Amino acid sequence: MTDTLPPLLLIGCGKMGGAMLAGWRERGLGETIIVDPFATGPFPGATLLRDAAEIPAGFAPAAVILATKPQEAPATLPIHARFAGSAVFVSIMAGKTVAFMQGLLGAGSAVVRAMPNTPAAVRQGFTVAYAAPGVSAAQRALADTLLGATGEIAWVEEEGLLDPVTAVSGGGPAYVFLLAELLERAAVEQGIPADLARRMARSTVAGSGALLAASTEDAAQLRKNVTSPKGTTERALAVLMEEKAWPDHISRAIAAATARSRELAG
Ligand SMILES: NC(=O)C1=CN([C@@H]2O[C@H](COP(=O)(O)OP(=O)(O)OC[C@H]3O[C@@H](n4cnc5c(N)ncnc54)[C@H](O)[C@@H]3O)[C@@H](O)[C@H]2O)C=CC1
Ligand SMILES: O=C(O)[C@@H]1CCC=N1
Repeated sequence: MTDTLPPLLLIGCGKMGGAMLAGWRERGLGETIIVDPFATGPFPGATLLRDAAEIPAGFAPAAVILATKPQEAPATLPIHARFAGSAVFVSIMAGKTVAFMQGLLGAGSAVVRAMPNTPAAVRQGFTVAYAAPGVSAAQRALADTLLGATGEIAWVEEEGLLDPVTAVSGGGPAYVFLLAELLERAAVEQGIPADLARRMARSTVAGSGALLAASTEDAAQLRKNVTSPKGTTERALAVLMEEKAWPDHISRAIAAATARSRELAG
């Protein structure tokens, strides 16, 4: 897409908001205003305001992207209700439901609830989105362009799926980074020098991700491809794949994060 994006209003420009903004810049920013009291920038091509009260009177965003922490929603959303007549609100806030946001923005306001992840920063994100009734086809197409600017996007028709999605793909990069941390630590425990341990752990996780991305084989088959019968990997997997080890831990971790997303709803 080469057309310039329509006017955008980004509320909160931290890690996720900033990553999305970078993706939009590649698509060609139109008039873009950021409201963030603390962000440092610079944000080329966009205007950073410290307070929503400074938004120029004539500014008419086609989309308002809500990218503050969920806990900031009650303080940050109501002032933007005036855009509800024409703008689509695209929220990436964990847990916050459409009903909760419409309670602050006005009943019937056009809301898309989405969950991206931080690989968005390198345009390899994965976003799942839900469009509430009342979002027009053109507004959904705009949301698709904005959310798809940082990687893959999938749309779901059931809002409740956003809670487990938040647990799996929203938080997923953290679990992968934890794996890199733990591999590095275990390498050092086995006597590998710290700088080599760090390089090995990072490269192994990154390279495995790249292989997975490039392959059409199931993850399970890629795992089997590493595992020689009676070899070394088999010994490690016997520890990790014990029912009370990773299978149980990952299930419980995802269930805990899903429950937390539901708690953040209201
Ligand atoms: N970090 C992640 O991996 C993901 C985060 N999210 C969601 O994205 C949202 C933002 O998360 P992060 O970017 O990680 O947090 P962050 O802390 O990096 O960014 C939040 C930004 O909001 C700004 N802010 C605080 N009060 C504000 C106000 N009153 N008005 C406008 N801006 C204000 C902060 O200055 C900060 O720049 C959260 O709701 C989170 O649930 C969604 C997917 C993944
Ligand atoms: O931890 C969180 O609440 C957010 C949502 C998914 C990733 N970070």
